[in-house]
Amino acid sequence: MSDQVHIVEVGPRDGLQNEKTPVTAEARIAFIEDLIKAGLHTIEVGSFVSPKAIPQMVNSDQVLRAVNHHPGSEFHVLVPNEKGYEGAKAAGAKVIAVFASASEGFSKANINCTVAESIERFAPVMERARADGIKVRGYVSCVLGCPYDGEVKPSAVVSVTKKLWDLGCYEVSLGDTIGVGTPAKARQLLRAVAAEVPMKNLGMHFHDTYGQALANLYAGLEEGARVIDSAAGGLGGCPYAPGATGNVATEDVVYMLEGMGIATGVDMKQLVAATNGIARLLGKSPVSRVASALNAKARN
Ligand SMILES: CC(C)(COP(=O)([O-])OP(=O)([O-])OC[C@H]1O[C@@H](n2cnc3c(N)ncnc32)[C@H](O)[C@@H]1OP(=O)([O-])[O-])[C@@H](O)C(=O)NCCC(=O)NCCSC(=O)C[C@@](C)(O)CC(=O)[O-]
Repeated sequence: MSDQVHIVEVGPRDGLQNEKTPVTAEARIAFIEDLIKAGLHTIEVGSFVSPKAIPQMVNSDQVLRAVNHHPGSEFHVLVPNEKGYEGAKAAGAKVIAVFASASEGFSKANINCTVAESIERFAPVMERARADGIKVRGYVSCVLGCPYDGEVKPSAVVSVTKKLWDLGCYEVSLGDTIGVGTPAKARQLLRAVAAEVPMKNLGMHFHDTYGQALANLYAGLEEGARVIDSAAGGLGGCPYAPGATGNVATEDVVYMLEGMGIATGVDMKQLVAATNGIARLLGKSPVSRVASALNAKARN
């Protein structure tokens, strides 16, 4: 395996949205600038959602405006409905992400509507984005299990992914929101979805709750998937996904890819510095194994 993999860094959004410690817009901007310095150029920086649902993302307009000038970088923001679209567009968004679920329980908890209603909500957003020249990425959550409904059938994931693709998403990221997947299941799922949506347009967004995320990614890479979502330091989680821990850590993904001969263009030293900066602010150690190993080495 020696071809290119595209990393979508989700730390400043998914990584911070569920943190108890308030993170100011200035601190989130500094974190993003550090990630850019490390060589990450596709970064999810915020969301235009209800501030009651996700208070941490309240300054996303300020954050997006501050970082948007960086040439050669692409910044994504989450948008659940037309109100969010208007906010994102006003702040200068060039790429937005709509987010659906493969399970009804999570859809209801997360965005207060059924899966079918969410697709209906996204249709006018997609239409407006197309007219405004704004690219739209899609997410499907709970692809390998749901905290409310339990098991999720691959056919449900295929159906929602296909709907987002048919609506015009350029890429759909498959979220193992609660990190329950194992490699065989991840592989089976990707095969099923790739029968309807090209593999090159599928992202792998795997949380690491059960320590399976890297193994699941490796299985996905073997199947031909080439887009990986990850968060610096292994930050992440969603208040509507109880018990779930963070995303797979970007450091761990970069270390694995480089070890496989896949160049990432990421400077590990700078990346660990970015992770250490945000970890200090949050008052906790990074869960990334690579960051922990390199920090321990630097201390000795
Ligand atoms: C979708 C809604 C808004 C529905 O929430 P709702 O209560 O049904 O919305 P509503 O239309 O009835 O409006 C209620 C209030 O929210 C306001 N409102 C309505 N829309 C917006 C908006 N866009 N921005 C700001 N405010 C908004 C609206 O103006 C109103 O304000 P009020 O009159 O009460 O003062 C809400 O449930 C919500 O914001 N949910 C977002 C939840 C979220 O962000 N979750 C985390 C991201 S998803 C995730 O992490 C998974 C992922 C993507 O990483 C992949 C994976 O791991 O699986």
